[in-house]
Amino acid sequence: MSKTFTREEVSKHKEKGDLWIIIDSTVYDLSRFLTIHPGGLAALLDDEVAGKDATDTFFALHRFEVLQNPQYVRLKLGHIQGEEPQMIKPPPGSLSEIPFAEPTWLSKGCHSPYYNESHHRLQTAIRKFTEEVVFPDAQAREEDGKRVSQHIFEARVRLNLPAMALGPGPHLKGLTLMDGAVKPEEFDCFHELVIIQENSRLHARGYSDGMAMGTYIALPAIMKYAAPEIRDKICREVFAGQKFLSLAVTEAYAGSDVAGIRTRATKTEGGWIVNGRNEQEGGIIVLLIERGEGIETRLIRTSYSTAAGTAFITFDDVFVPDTHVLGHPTDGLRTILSNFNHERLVYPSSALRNKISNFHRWALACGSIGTQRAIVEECFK
Ligand code: HEM
Repeated sequence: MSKTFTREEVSKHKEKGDLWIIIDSTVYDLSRFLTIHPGGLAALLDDEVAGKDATDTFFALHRFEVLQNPQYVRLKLGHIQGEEPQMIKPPPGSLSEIPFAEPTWLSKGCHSPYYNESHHRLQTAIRKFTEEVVFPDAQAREEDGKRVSQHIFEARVRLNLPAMALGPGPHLKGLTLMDGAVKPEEFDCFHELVIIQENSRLHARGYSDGMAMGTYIALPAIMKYAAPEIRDKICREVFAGQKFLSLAVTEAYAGSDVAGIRTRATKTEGGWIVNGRNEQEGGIIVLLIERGEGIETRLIRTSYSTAAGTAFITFDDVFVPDTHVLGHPTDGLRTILSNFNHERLVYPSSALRNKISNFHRWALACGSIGTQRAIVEECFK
C-alpha cells in the first residue's frame, strides 16, 4: 500500500528544498529533481504548480509515458486519500487509439484481403513481446550505446524471429514461429511486413539495427549463392543466435558506392587473399569471410546510437577459400545488388516471385511507413 496524503498536507511543501506536487492523484516529491528537470526550475516553483494539483499543466507539456520512466517512478511519494488515477496505461499488446497510429487493416470496421487471422495473431503476439520484453532494453541501450542485451537475442531465437526476418521460404520449414501464431507454410510477405512495422514502435533506430540488420542484409546473399552445406550451416548458426553477420560494402573512399570499393581480393592456390588497403582493379567479388586471423573490427561512432554496432573492419592478408565465393567471381556486383532488392530465395511460384521482386527494398518501405505512423502517433500525443 502506498502512503496517502490530503491535498492540504501536500500544499505545505511548496519551497525549493521541499517541493511536492500532485499529478493524476499521485503525489510526487520533486525537491531533488527540481534542479535537473528538463523543463527548468521556474516551471515547478510556479504558484499554480508548487504544492498544488498540476495534472492539467503537466499533461499539456508531457506525454503520459514520461511518468512510466523508472527514473521518474522513483519520485512518487504516495497518493491522495480517496482518489484514483484517471490515466490508465493500456495493457501490453493493445492497439493504439491515437488517430492514424495503426494501419487500416487493424482499424475497426476495415477489412483487407491481404490479411487473415494469422496476421492478426502474429501482430498481437509481436506487439506484446515488443512492449514487454524488448522496449525496456531498447530504450536503455539506445541511451548507453551498448550492444543489444543477450537475453533479447535469446528470446528472439526462441520465437524464431531471426528466421522470420528473412521472409517467407523453405528456411522456415519445421520451425515453430512466434509460439505457433503463424505456420511456416502460411508465412507470407505480409507477415514479414507486420514484424518490420511492429519494430518501428521501439522508437530506437540504432538498437533495431543492432538487433538484426546485419543478418537481414547479409544472409540473403548466402542463402541464394552459397553451396548448400555452407548455406545450411550458416543459417542454422544464425537462426540459433550463435553467429552474427555483417555486410561489408561501405568504405571510407567509396561511401555507399559499392562499385567504388578498394578492398582487394587476389587469387591464390585454392582461394583468395583479401586486403583492405589496395586500389581496386578488375571486377567485384562477393566473399563470405569468417572471423579469424587478419580481421579486426572496431566500433564506429555514427550519428545514431552505437547500439547499432556499426563497425570498421580491417582485412590483412585474410585467406578465403574458393568455397566461400558467393556468385560468379567477377560478377559480384550482380550478387550484391540482387541482395539489395530483397530478391531472395525461391518463392513458391514464379508469378509470386515477379510480384515480390517489384517490391524493391520491401523492408525499407515497410519500415519507413511504420516509422511515419509512429511519428504521427507521437505528435498527436
Ligand atoms: C513528476 C513531475 C515531472 C517530471 C518527471 C517531468 C519531466 C520532464 C521531462 C522528462 C521533460 C523533457 C520533455 C519530455 O520528455 O516530455 C520535461 C519538460 C518540461 N516540463 Fe516537466 N516534468 C514534471 C513536471 C512538470 C510540471 C509540473 C511542469 C509545470 C509547468 C513542467 C514543465 C515542463 C516544461 C515547460 C518542459 C519543457 C517542455 C518542452 O520543451 O516542450 N514539468 N519535463
